[in-house]
Amino acid sequence: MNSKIKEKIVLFWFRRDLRLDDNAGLYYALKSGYPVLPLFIFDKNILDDLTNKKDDRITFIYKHIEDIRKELRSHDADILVEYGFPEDVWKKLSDQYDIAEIYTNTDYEPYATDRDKKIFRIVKEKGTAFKGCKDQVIFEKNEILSGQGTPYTVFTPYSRAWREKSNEFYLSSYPTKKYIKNLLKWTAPASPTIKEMGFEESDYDFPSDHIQPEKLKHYAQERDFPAENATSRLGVHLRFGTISIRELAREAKDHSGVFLNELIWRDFYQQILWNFPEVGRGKAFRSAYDNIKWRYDKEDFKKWCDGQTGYPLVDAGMRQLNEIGFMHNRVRMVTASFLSKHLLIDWRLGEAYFAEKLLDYDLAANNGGWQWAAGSGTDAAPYFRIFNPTAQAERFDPKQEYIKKWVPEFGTDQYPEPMVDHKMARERCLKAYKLALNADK
Ligand SMILES: Cc1cc2nc3c(=O)[nH]c(=O)nc-3n(C[C@H](O)[C@H](O)[C@H](O)COP(=O)(O)OP(=O)(O)OC[C@H]3O[C@@H](n4cnc5c(N)ncnc54)[C@H](O)[C@@H]3O)c2cc1C
Repeated sequence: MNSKIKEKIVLFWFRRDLRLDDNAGLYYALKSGYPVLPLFIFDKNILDDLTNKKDDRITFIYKHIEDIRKELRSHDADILVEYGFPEDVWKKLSDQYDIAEIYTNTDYEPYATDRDKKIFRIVKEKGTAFKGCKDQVIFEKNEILSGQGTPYTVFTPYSRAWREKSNEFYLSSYPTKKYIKNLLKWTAPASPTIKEMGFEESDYDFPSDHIQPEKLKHYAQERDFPAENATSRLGVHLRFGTISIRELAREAKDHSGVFLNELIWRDFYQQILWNFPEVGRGKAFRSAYDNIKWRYDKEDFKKWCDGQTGYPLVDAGMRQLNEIGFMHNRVRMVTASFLSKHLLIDWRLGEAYFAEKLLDYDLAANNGGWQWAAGSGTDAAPYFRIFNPTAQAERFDPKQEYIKKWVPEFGTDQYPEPMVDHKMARERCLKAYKLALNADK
């Protein structure tokens, strides 16, 4: 038993919700009637899998926890930061403290749901309730169903239903800070440092956590042009919950229907992952696409990863990703299509590469985006949508500003020839996809 804390407490476990404002789980914890002890666990299951020890996401999380700590300290409260396997941490905490209830915000990824089930069983032995709140989406799980009571698998009708249902009840904020006085007054033991967890601190200049209404006004016209700085760059903040989706959705509703549509895509893929968790475990949404005979060509895959395909828009995108952990949405579509269709390489390899590199990596959106590009996903458009990377470049980077920024040697003899012929690649792809789909009939 911790000598300093003898009273019965409630724990609030921060995960993908690193903010004090408008935080649903924290709000309910603070209203529980018990003093609240906030907790964050640097999860060894996740950290041990990261091969890049300079991973910027660790610093991003670390900095936001330190910001939270600073604010909590101004209320004589603190945050407990643990480094370990969540099951071990929870066994220890259950022995150490007299915990009435645990509050969290629900995380819909398969790893997280399995983990939470285990923790639920561990703390139940001590009679402690484990509660999940909805915080990272506007609509979760089965909140939006078709007339037949089944999950939507096509975006357009889902988005229509989403817009109809998204009234003030769903979009209003939780006044979390109003109850901040209900935090446990204490001082936490020192947190592990980034170095102690085996990582290096990064000096990444993280994007801001808000978007100017002015930018939203031009979003619809400019968002498809990668040379423009026209998108929000809020992905990483939404991923780790350093901004509230409710606040952002209200802003989008007021200023840009097109931007709101993108946030609906985010909810859409989250509910796909929840209702069809096998997509997060490596299965094609349409199983026939698992019959495709992929080329597992290591050299070709490496050229794609390194941005050396000889197709400048593809190469610019991959180099942007490798250098800054971000890639513009239009270019994500083109590079993903190029890997899965022009190179006929298993989209799961590309998905894993993006997962390692993207600062805003999110399983639901990344898997949704990859399956969309590979043709195996929810979208009804079949395999014949094969982006022509040259035509895409002419249309969306007509002055080659984006290309020249990321591929400075473009136009010189240092730049490689196209690694595959577009026409040949297109025919090869159509043949392989047709074979796979016919095999399923
Ligand atoms: C192959 C592929 C992989 C992708 N991987 C991811 C990923 O790992 N994480 C991720 O957040 N998005 C992913 N996307 C979707 C989209 O490309 C990014 O959300 C967007 O580029 C992030 O930049 P932004 O924040 O400036 O976006 P904005 O255009 O400003 O959009 C605002 C927010 O809306 C959400 N959003 C926008 N488009 C989509 C979409 N198509 N699907 C789901 N949510 C969307 C994101 O949360 C984004 O931050 C992927 C798309 C493709 C085609």
